Amino acid sequence: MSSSIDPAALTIEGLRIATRSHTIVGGIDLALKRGGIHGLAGESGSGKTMTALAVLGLLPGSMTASGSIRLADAEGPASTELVGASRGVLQGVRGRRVAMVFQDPSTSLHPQLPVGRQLTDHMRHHLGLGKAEARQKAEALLDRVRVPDARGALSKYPHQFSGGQRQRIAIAVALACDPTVLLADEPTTALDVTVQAGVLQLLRELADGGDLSILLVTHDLGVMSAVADEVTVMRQGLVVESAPREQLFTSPQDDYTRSLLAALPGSSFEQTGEEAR
Ligand SMILES: Nc1ncnc2c1ncn2[C@@H]1O[C@H](COP(=O)(O)OP(=O)(O)OP(=O)(O)O)[C@@H](O)[C@H]1O
Repeated sequence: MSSSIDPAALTIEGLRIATRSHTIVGGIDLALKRGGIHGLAGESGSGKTMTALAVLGLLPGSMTASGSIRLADAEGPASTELVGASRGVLQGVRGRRVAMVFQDPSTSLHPQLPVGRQLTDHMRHHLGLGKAEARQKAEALLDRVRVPDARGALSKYPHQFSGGQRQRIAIAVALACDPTVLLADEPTTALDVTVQAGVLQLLRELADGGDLSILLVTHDLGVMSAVADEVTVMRQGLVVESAPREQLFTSPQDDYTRSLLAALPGSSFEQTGEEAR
């Protein structure tokens, strides 16, 4: 067996998520390449969010997962199996090796704590940094996500920022402990189009740094076309198509993918067959 480093930061194989009575995700495969952005697209209810939550072992209590989700070590060929992992293993992964940002940044930000504290608390608790070192790192992080006047921003509260800046701060909080994987669930859906573009550009820059791989969950294929390296399209809990972005946007193989593309403004794809009805 080769001991070379795994090209995938996260490998999902045969993931099945089910309640007692329903199959939510029916056995999907997905490989998130290191330093890449992998888009997970599909209509509402297709199982995108549950797939992301399964990575963190945060599915609703009524659901169980089976199959495999392997998180590669940052260095070396070893990996951690997350499906069926113990609480201890999952606690060591959540927020540290895999972080998540949501549509609404308020979900990850405490309204009554200054931004600096929210960043440094994480770093001091998880990374054991001293106060001054954590503050320095917090300022550098805010700079990295392009929050203006990073030093001044440390003492401000979330409500003192615009929606786009709040999402950048939520991304900074997610990155505080240097995760290798970021799960971004509709991170730009609540933002104005112009602000959206800036946040997407930021995700692209973070991935291009090479140490972070991003699973970008969104129903919006327009967002995918802007930043994803590869796109997996889900429908009713199954993968209908998975391809590099160029290929998916220029020669989609599946009717459902074609119908999603046809719905994009300025699209040259025509809806066909059952999808057009
Ligand atoms: N707590 C829950 N208990 C039972 N079923 C749920 C629960 N939460 C979600 N579901 C179901 O799981 C399925 C997949 O939901 P999921 O949120 O993953 O879809 P999605 O593709 O992310 O869509 P959306 O973009 O609307 O969030 C849906 O049919 C939904 O109704």
